[in-house]
Amino acid sequence: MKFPGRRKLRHYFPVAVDKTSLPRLEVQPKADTYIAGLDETIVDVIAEVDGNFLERYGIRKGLSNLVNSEVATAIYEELVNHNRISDHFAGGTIGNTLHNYSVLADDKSVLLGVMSQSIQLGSPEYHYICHTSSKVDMNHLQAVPGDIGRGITLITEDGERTFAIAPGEMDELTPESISEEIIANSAAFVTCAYPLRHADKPIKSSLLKCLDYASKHNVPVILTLGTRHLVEEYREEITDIIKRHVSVLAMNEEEASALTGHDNPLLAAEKALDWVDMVLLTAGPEGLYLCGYTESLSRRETTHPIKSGAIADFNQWEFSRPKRKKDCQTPVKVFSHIDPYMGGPEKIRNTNGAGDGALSALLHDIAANHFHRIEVPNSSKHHERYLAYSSFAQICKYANRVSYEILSQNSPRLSKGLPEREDSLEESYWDR
Ligand SMILES: Nc1ncnc2c1ncn2[C@@H]1O[C@H](COP(=O)(O)OP(=O)(O)OP(=O)(O)O)[C@@H](O)[C@H]1O
Ligand SMILES: O=c1[nH]cnc2c1ncn2[C@@H]1O[C@H](CO)[C@@H](O)[C@H]1O
Repeated sequence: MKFPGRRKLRHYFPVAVDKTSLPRLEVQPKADTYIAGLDETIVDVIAEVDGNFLERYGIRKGLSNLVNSEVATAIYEELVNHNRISDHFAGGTIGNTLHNYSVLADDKSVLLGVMSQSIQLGSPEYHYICHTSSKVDMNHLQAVPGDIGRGITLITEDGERTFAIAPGEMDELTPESISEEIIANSAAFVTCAYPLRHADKPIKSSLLKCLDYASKHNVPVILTLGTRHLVEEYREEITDIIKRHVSVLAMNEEEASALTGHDNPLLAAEKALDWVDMVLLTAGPEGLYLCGYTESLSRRETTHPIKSGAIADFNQWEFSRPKRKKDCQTPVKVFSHIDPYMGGPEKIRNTNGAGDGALSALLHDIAANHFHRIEVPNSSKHHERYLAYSSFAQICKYANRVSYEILSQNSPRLSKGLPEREDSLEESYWDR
């Protein structure tokens, strides 16, 4: 486990202890720190199109649209005939998040989903496996006879991405493939709302089973909402799942508005805090918000300039560490916000996965806390039970930095961790 960000030495973090046995790639639930995630396994097929292309196929811009196999074939053929396909990337919102987590933390994660039982060289499934970190344990994937999902990723002139998803057999994951031991020992369980739109498929009951296991074993559940129209369509069901199981909710402004009825991100986050312990709300060029709870007695005041919006002085306590509401005697709400790192990259190559990137940084901080609590239980960092290792403000910086990295590249997955020395960062960016 790498440390989440560069720090002064006064923070003891046992990362360099030699292991007595050879490392094993397969997760050992009782010995390893890892996060687990359930996803619809998808390969992103990238193509540049104009707005008219989307209209012709009735595809809603900026959203994830499900298409049947005839429409998928027609789109695919047109793209091939006009030489529009530029790349294949491993995708899936949780697949991306787990991969990025494993790259950032230099540690293990477990992917739950399906994979084709026979894979041909150069096929989309082959791309998926090749472009997934070796630290993502894929031994728990369930084999299926057919294809995994194809996410035709249509990039328009403005850099916006729109998905046409051809599901293949991505939703055939059965509850029997879910291991209680894997969920029970994970530092966090992360999933998305997408499987809810496949009520007639086994993946939905598999997802609910994972949520039950996580709740039973007090493992924090992190849910990312996926896309706005999914939230609009399944709002009641999603809200019910959030209230019953979710600890950390990740969403962008549009999804937040569809869920809570508030367009204002602070008000949307405040509303969601009635249901969950923490909210990560990404707001594109407006940066991101991280909101949650801390203990009133141990809250810490920010030294950053005070910000006001729909909530006055909202970032006053952003130097506090996040706690689950149930672990606070007197919970107080904390709000933190950060503008895009360096104002955003000079050229945004592709916005695909920027939000997933921010979430993987947050997951790294949560898992680092879990790891540190096990390795150094007497540390003053654990006198109280916290959800994450760093303060709200610090996690914002980290999440923001990772999003920037994703925006400056084509793929939603990091090819390497953040630079060890951040020359362009003021030192205070990391060591506060
Ligand atoms: N146009 C932009 N300029 C500067 N920074 C941006 C821009 N768009 C996104 N970002 C950065 O990336 C983060 C995440 O972006 P965004 O809100 O678009 O995520 P998202 O819609 O959840 O993305 P995805 O679903 O593709 O993962 C933002 O919080 C911000 O830091
Ligand atoms: O229906 C879906 N299920 C799972 N993942 C999806 C779906 N639609 C889009 N993405 C994934 O979201 C990532 C960017 O956030 C993309 O990589 C894409 O594969």
